[in-house]
Amino acid sequence: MKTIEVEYAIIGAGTSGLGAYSRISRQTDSLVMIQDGPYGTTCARVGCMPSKLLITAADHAHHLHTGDFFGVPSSGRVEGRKVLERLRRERDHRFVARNLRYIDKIPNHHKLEGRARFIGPGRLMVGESVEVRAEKFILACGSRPAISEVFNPVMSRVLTSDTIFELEDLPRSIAVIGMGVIALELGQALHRLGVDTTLYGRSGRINALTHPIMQRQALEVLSAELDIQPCGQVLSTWEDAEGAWIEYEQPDGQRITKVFDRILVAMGRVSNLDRLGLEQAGVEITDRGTVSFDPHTMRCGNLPLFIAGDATDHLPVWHEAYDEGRIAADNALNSPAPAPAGRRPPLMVFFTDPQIAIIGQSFQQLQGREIVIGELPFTSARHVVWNKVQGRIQVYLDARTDVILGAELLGYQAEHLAHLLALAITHGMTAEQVLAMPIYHPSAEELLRDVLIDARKKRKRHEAETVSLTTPA
Ligand SMILES: Cc1cc2nc3c(=O)[nH]c(=O)nc-3n(C[C@H](O)[C@H](O)[C@H](O)COP(=O)(O)OP(=O)(O)OC[C@H]3O[C@@H](n4cnc5c(N)ncnc54)[C@H](O)[C@@H]3O)c2cc1C
Ligand SMILES: NC(=O)c1ccc[n+]([C@@H]2O[C@H](COP(=O)([O-])OP(=O)(O)OC[C@H]3O[C@@H](n4cnc5c(N)ncnc54)[C@H](O)[C@@H]3O)[C@@H](O)[C@H]2O)c1
Repeated sequence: MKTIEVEYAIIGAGTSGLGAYSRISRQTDSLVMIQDGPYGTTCARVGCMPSKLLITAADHAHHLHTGDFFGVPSSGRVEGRKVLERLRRERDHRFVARNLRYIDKIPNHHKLEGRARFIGPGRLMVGESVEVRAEKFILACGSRPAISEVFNPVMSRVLTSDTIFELEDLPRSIAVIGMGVIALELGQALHRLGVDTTLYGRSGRINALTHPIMQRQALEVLSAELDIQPCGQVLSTWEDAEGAWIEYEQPDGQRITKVFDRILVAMGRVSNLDRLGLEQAGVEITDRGTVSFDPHTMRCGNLPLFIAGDATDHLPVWHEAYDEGRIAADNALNSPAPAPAGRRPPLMVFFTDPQIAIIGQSFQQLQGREIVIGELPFTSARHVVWNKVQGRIQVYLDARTDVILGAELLGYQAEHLAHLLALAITHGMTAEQVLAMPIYHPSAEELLRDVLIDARKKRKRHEAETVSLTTPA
C-alpha cells in the first residue's frame, strides 16, 4: 500500500478536471489528478467532436439528395467504412492528440491512474493499492450513458455514444432510444448516411424547447424527415437471428414490434458521483444522484469538496465544464474565503438540421413575468436562397424595459443567431440597442432584425393596452 499526501486531489482528467489542474498547478506542486480510463476527454473521444464529424459527413450525403433542386444533381454513395475511418482519423489526430500532448507535459508525480473512491473524509483509495490523502478535492468525474434494464436481453447489439464511433461499418438499421440532443443529432446523421433509423421517444416532446409552439414545430419538422415514434414506452426487447427486437407501446395501447441491427440508447446520462463513495466523506447525495453545491463557487456545502462539469448534472455542456473547472479550482485555492464567480447566460445548441438553440431564460422560466414575444418563421431572404425555410424564432423581451431575456430558435444554422443573442443577453442589451447595429443584406442576421421589429410592435401595443387599463376613465 502506497500513501500520497497532497493539498489538492482532482478526480477526473476531462475538460473540467484539466481546467482545474491548469489553475491549481500554477499555484502549488502539492496536487494530484486521478484519471480512470483513457485520457483525451469525453468531448474529444466520444462526445462533441466525433458527433460533429459524423454530422458533417451526413450533411454531405444529404446534399447528394438535395442537389437536384438547384439543378446540380449528384450521383454518389455513402461508404460507411470510409465515413467511420475518416471520423476516427480526424478525431484521433486532431482533437484527442491535442489533449494527449497536454497530458504528456504534466509531470508524472501530478498524475495517477485508476478509479478513485472515498474511504473517509479527506481519504481516497485509487485502485487497490494507493491511498491519497488530500485537504481539498475537485470532483470532476463526469457522467456516463444511462441504460435501462429493459435492454439487458439485447446488450450485444446495444450501442451508446461511448461505443458507436468505434463501429467498423454503418449498421443497416438502428433504433434510437430517446428524443434528446444525442438521439436527434446522431439519429438524423445516421438516417442521412443511409441507415434505416427509427427514433423512440418517451414524453412526445423535445424538452429543450419550452414554448409549446416551438416544441410542436420542432417535432413536425424533424418528423417530416425522420421516422419518429415520439411518445410511448419500450416494453421489452429480445434477440434472434434477425437482430434485436423492440416492443414499444404507444399511449393508446397500440404496440409496435420491429427488428434492428443495432440499438443506440440515448436516454440521458448519469453522474459518475454515485461511484465515488461520497457517503464515506460525509456527503449527502440528492434524489437525482448528485450533490448540492453553490454554482458561483462550485463548493459542496461547507465541505472541502468542489464539483465541476457533467458530474453536477446541471448545464452538462462543454463551455460550462470549462468554466466550472476553473471556478472550482479558484475557490479551492481561496478556501475558506469564497471567490464567487458570475455565470454566463445559458446557451445550448442542437446540431441537427434545422438546428435548435436556447439562449438565456426559456419561455417556461419566464412564466409569471411581463414579457413580449417577437416571433417569426425562420425565413430571411438568405434562408430562401438556401432553400432552408423551416423553423421559427422566438425572442423574449421584458415588456417594460425592452431588455432581451431569452430566445428559442429552430432553424438552419441557428447557432450564429443564437450567439448574437447570447452576446446581447450577456451585456443586458435592449432590442433597440441591437437594432442600432448595421445588418448586411441579404444575410441570415436580417431575421434577427425582423424578429426584434416584430417585438417592438408588440411592445408598443402592450404599452398602449397597459396605459388604457391603468388610466382612469
Ligand atoms: C455524444 C456527445 C456529444 C456532445 N456534444 C456536445 C457539443 O456539441 N457541445 C457541447 O457543449 N457539449 C457536448 N457534449 C457534452 C460535453 O462533452 C461535456 O459537457 C463535457 O465533455 C464534460 O466534461 P467533464 O470534464 O465534466 O467530464 P469528462 O470529460 O467526462 O471527464 C471526466 C473524467 O473523469 C473520469 N472519472 C470518472 N470517475 C472517476 C473516478 N472515480 N476516478 C477517476 N476518474 C474518474 C472519467 O473516466 C472521465 O475521463 C456532448 C456529450 C456527448 C456524450
Ligand atoms: N449539441 C450539444 O451541446 C450536445 C450534444 C450531445 C450531447 N450533449 C450533452 O449530453 C447530455 C446527454 O444527452 P442525451 O441526449 O443522452 O440526454 P437528454 O437528457 O438530452 O435526452 C434524453 C432523452 O431520453 C428520453 N428518455 C429517457 N428515458 C427514456 C426511455 N426509457 N425511453 C425513451 N426515451 C427515454 C428523454 O425523454 C429525453 O428525450 C445532454 O444533456 C447534453 O448536455 C450536448
